[in-house]
Amino acid sequence: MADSTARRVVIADDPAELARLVAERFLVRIRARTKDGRLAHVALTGGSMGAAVLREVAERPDAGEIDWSLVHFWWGDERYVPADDPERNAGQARAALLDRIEVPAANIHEIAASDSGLGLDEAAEAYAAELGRFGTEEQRWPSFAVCFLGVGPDGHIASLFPDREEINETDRAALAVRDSPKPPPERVTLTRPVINASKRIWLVATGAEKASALGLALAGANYANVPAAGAKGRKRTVFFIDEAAASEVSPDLIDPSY
Ligand SMILES: O=C(O)[C@H](O)[C@@H](O)[C@H](O)[C@H](O)COP(=O)(O)O
Repeated sequence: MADSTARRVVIADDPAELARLVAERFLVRIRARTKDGRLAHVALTGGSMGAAVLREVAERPDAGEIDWSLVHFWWGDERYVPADDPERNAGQARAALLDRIEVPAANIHEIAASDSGLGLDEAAEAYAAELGRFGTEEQRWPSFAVCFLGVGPDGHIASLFPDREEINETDRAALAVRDSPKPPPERVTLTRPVINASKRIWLVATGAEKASALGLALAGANYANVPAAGAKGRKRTVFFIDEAAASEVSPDLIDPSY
């Protein structure tokens, strides 16, 4: 019996096809989770593929069949910039999907912007407290039904970058990030314990510039050096990638049946 928590690698021809594939599976997953009235907590990701998937979800007719009042939206990370800055992951997600579905405002848990009145550390602390509202004594954050993650060319996920201290945090749920190698420099990120409490982690990455990081992550690199290597959902961890990003992934890791 295969290890059900094993990583799976699913390949699509190109970014557009990948976004369609992931959007379809996301709606199947959310429908399965909410059809009996259960809540679904979802962590969204920034980056080009994060928004591309959400746009595809919004375009699908079956998106209208979901009871979005049962779905809570969070972010794996956010840029600490003004709320109306085009760089904000939340703004991109609202334009791509959240403003196009019937989801209650209270179900959208944004990370504070730089013009919110909260400093960067306070923004991280406030997000951790909000996560705690939906956690338990034992786990001070929800277990995401699906945690979306992009992957950087250096193997970063969320705003957890290689060879930096944030990747080793195991107590706090969210951290302030300064001098981010990827602009903008100030961010708030979830930590590994929160990400890996997810039932499903879906990493979505395209392009040749990601091939090396993905090859290393899937070949068992150390997560401190390649953060994507440390993503491990409780039920599933799926790397949804396109052909260009798969060029350094060992063929025997690719799941033909998925
Ligand atoms: O806020 C961010 O920048 C993201 O959360 C970051 O982790 C992103 O997902 C990756 O850098 C991949 O971005 P692309 O898909 O645009 O390459």
